[in-house]
Amino acid sequence: SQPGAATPVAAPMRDLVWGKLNVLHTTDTHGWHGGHLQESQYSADWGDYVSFAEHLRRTADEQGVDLLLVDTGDRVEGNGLYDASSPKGQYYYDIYREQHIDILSTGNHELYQASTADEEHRQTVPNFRDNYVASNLDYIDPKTGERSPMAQRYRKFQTKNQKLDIVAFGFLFDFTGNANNTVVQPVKETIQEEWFQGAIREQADIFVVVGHVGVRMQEYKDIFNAIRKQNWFTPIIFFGGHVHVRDAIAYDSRSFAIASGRYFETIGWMSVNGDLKKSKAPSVEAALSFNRRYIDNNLLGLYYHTGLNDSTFPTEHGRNVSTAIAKARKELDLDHNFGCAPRDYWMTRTPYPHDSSIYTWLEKEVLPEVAVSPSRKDIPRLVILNTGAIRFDIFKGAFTRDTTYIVSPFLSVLKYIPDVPYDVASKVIVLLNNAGQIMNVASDGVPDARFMAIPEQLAIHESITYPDAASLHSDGKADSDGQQQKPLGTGSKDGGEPSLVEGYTTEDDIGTDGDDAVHSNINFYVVPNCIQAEVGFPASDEEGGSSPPDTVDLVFFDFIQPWVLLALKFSGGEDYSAKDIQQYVEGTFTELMVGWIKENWPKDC
Ligand SMILES: Nc1ccn([C@@H]2O[C@H](COP(=O)(O)O)[C@@H](O)[C@H]2O)c(=O)n1
Repeated sequence: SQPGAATPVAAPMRDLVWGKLNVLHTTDTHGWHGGHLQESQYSADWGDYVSFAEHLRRTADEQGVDLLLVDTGDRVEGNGLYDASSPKGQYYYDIYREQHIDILSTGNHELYQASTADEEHRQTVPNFRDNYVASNLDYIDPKTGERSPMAQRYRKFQTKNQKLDIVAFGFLFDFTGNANNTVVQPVKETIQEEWFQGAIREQADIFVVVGHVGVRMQEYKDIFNAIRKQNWFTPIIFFGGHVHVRDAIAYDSRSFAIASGRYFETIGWMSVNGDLKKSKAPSVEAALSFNRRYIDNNLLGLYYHTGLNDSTFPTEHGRNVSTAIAKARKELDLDHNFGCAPRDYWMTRTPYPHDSSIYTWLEKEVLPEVAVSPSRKDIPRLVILNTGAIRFDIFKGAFTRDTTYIVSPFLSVLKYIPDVPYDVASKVIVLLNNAGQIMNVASDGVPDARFMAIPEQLAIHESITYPDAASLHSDGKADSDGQQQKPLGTGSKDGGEPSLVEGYTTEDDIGTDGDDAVHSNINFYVVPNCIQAEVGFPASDEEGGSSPPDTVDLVFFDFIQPWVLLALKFSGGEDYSAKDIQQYVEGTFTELMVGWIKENWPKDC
């Protein structure tokens, strides 16, 4: 782990179940390769993962079984280690490549900005030349304009120990928000292609599908059906991402899919047992068993699974990678403190609105002061932020350069439409938050309205709350010890058994025993797609009432422009179009937010 990272804490553990084929899975790491320095439960880093994989590979060799590593994209955007350099990713590419990964694919975050896609093509694809798979993604060369596959369409190889024939695919969901130097082919079209139809007819002991696709999304069901139609008995395993949750599902008795969370909090584990080698199998229908484990990225857990300790666990290679990360973090000055958060601010651990909701803080404190255009400062405005623009909680204590990108990594700017009649503008937020029921977004070519919210809500549609969840005290105030996780053994509920550490308590289709560490529950409150701040409105009169202005400036994050224009159509503003939209203030929202923190939070914690 990194210097200064929270000391890992122990928890009761569940073992890894080994099979003939075993797979470690990372997804949606979003630049968190230095680990979670403020959270004891997830503070191991990419170097520790390199050591972990080295030990497990040795175990696999000793047992004569196989271990593969896979990664399903969204490796960038979301942490200072990637975002704080100029150009972005100056250190990340060389750190990431140090892990040996057998099959990897692209996420949507590698494609939002043309420059990110260029670097993916220029660096990560060649760094993993034989292993990178791009089944439905093309890249357009900026010099020649030539369009070609981002990487090989599929990968066929044999495993090291059992010589299992693997046919592997690498997909991205039907993403439409990519910059114009890539082309994402809809999955339904890809599976009709001649090359795909040929690939699923290859001799395979097992098909492995890695993809930046939620395991319950239609795209994966379509791929499963296409492979299964051609291969009645061959096992098919899927590794999914994008939705930021831990999840597992079996599409039938000879297939299995897992999703392994987000932000390098989780290392997914899947094992397949049974007679996998077709030529050796007495019957192609012989029973298979699948196991999954969601490994917390916690050094103590990694020691536990390898039977090692702090002196025997780090390998030379792993240690070197941790050192390279520490050097990069230092050069990027990621610990530089911009101000001290007076309390924790949660995204989903508290309801919105709430004093400790990050969205309430933005609505009441930040947006009113940063959404100010020098030339229009006297004009009342409605300022709309999509909740998905915020990516992580703020913990009490130092808000650093690293925290800046952890909370707000995107290059989003505030746009506006001037002088919109109030009765039209005020309906927009209602429509954005109830879009599914009111606006037929898909038919207007506007993406699914759920993309405005945080990715977790693609999977979680209703709040999940527990009577014993401990993120809030009974007086409604957030815990104020500055850490999300409370160390095991530091306290007990009633002076008896030590309290469990708060963390994932996953329930998937297989059951409730997926997490490697036993945790206490954390609440998850569903948040709206968007929140709105009313800024510069006339002050209330003595009776507490005031009449709204006739017109307002409608200010919003550029990311939600397509939905805002559609909502305006439905609320009587059908004449508005992209031509009416201008930038409202200079600078990205991230810069504006940090400016606010520097001004408003004390320097000394
Ligand atoms: N400029 C942007 C880009 C993305 N978002 C939000 O992120 C979501 C996608 O996140 P994944 O990690 O699942 O790819 C997207 O749906 C938006 O909510 C944003 O707000 N601004």
